[in-house]
Amino acid sequence: MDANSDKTIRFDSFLAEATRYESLDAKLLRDYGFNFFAAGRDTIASVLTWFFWLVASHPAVEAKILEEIEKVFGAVDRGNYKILSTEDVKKLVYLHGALCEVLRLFPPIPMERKKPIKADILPSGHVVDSNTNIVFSFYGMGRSEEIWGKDCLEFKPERWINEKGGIVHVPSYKFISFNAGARTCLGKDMSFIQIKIVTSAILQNYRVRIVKDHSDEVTPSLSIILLMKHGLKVKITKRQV
Ligand code: HEM
Repeated sequence: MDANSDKTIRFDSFLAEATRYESLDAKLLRDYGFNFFAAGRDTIASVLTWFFWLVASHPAVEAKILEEIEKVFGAVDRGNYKILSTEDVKKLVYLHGALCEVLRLFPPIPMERKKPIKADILPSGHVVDSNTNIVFSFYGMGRSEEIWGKDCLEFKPERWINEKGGIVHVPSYKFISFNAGARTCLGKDMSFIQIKIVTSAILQNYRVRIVKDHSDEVTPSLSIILLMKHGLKVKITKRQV
């Protein structure tokens, strides 16, 4: 971040400022800091990896993303590299839809475990007590026909766009990739902005293609974060026109 700009807050200034509050000790601040880095690094890496895999294997989607960028911001001047701003990327509705599809089909945190602090009855009628582990799968929910319909396994950014060309509002209890309720992700809006800035910059200037024969190897790793087991092998070339 730019230390001279009054529009940005440096992370170290944030920590210095925060220490002025008596209740925040150094250990708590360290844990806050670690939490932000841990929460926002591999999750974003996961989305970017699956995004480029899905977009490269759906050329029609890639064409529509580029068409939208050009429609909103005019023809790309490839000699004059431009990074879109936070406000700019809010105008990219189709790209937003594509990202929601990536997050639905490949949620970076594929499953969660929760434990009630006391006995309760879930809305489903299940009785739980403080020894019950409740495991739920965001991955499974994102691919559930009951929730998303017959085309649940298709990568279809259009499902997020309404007839007026705006974003369809989907409640977070349905689009669960950032969790919902009290423990919802604090970095949700920031993630969309960050990913849109990065993907639009790369797509405008580079063509990303999957290395031949690598497609068969693309599979998720069995881990806390849904990374690609063998990584994503791509060939990157500069877009000419
Ligand atoms: C696409 C990227 C991301 C996804 C899919 C994601 C997903 C999630 C999920 C599922 C949770 C809930 C965990 C739980 O139930 O305990 C969570 C929590 C959280 N996330 Fe994210 N996250 C993303 C990016 C980020 C970023 C960039 C930040 C901040 C830099 C961030 C900060 C947090 C924090 C602080 C929490 C804890 C909230 C709380 O427990 O009160 N996340 N995230």
